[in-house]
Amino acid sequence: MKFIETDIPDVKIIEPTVFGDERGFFMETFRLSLFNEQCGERTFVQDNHSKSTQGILRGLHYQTENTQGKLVRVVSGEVFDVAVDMRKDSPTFGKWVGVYLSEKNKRQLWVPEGFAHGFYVTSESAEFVYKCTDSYNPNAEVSVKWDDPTIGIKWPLVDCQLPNLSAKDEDGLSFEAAPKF
Ligand SMILES: Cc1cn([C@H]2C[C@H](O)[C@@H](COP(=O)(O)OP(=O)(O)O[C@H]3O[C@@H](C)C(=O)[C@@H](O)[C@H]3O)O2)c(=O)[nH]c1=O
Repeated sequence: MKFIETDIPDVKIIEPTVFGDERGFFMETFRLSLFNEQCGERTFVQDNHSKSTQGILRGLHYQTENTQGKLVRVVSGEVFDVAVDMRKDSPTFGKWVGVYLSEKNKRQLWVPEGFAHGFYVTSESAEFVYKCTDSYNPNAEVSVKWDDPTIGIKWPLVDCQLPNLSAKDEDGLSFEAAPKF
């Protein structure tokens, strides 16, 4: 299992060692001791799984209470996954990183507490699986607009089509208006 730096030091790509054989493959997807050593001590309390079709964009989400760190991966298809630093005292405040996560590359992304997170589905469909360090709290949820110009995320939009969003994400806040950590 390899931990790879991104342009935002607290956000890490995790690449598993994949053991292929005539039956298929085996890989470790999470090992607490390695995770704690590389990303800092955490306890994960909730696992989530969603499925989306091509062109769906979920995000950019975070919670102001029960703030969640998220360890995310794709088990079917491909997404472009993004983390935005919402920590006002951070040297990378307002910066974003985007990484393709797919069934094929088997990469994971560690998105720590204090980041907004979202993803865009580039394959026909994608199943997205993630572990969270705190529980869902709908009363503390924030959605930041996916195309906020201050953040300026370069989404790899399929056929230049606008993404499909939930009603909540259509009404997302601007980066400026969104609460910070
Ligand atoms: C996130 C979540 C949703 N739900 C319910 C609420 C709602 O009825 C339904 C769908 O919820 P949402 O529309 O918020 O799902 P979704 O847009 O997939 O929300 C997720 O987006 C990605 C980008 C994240 O980073 C996650 O933390 C989470 O915010 O599932 C839970 O019961 N528990 C949860 O932890």
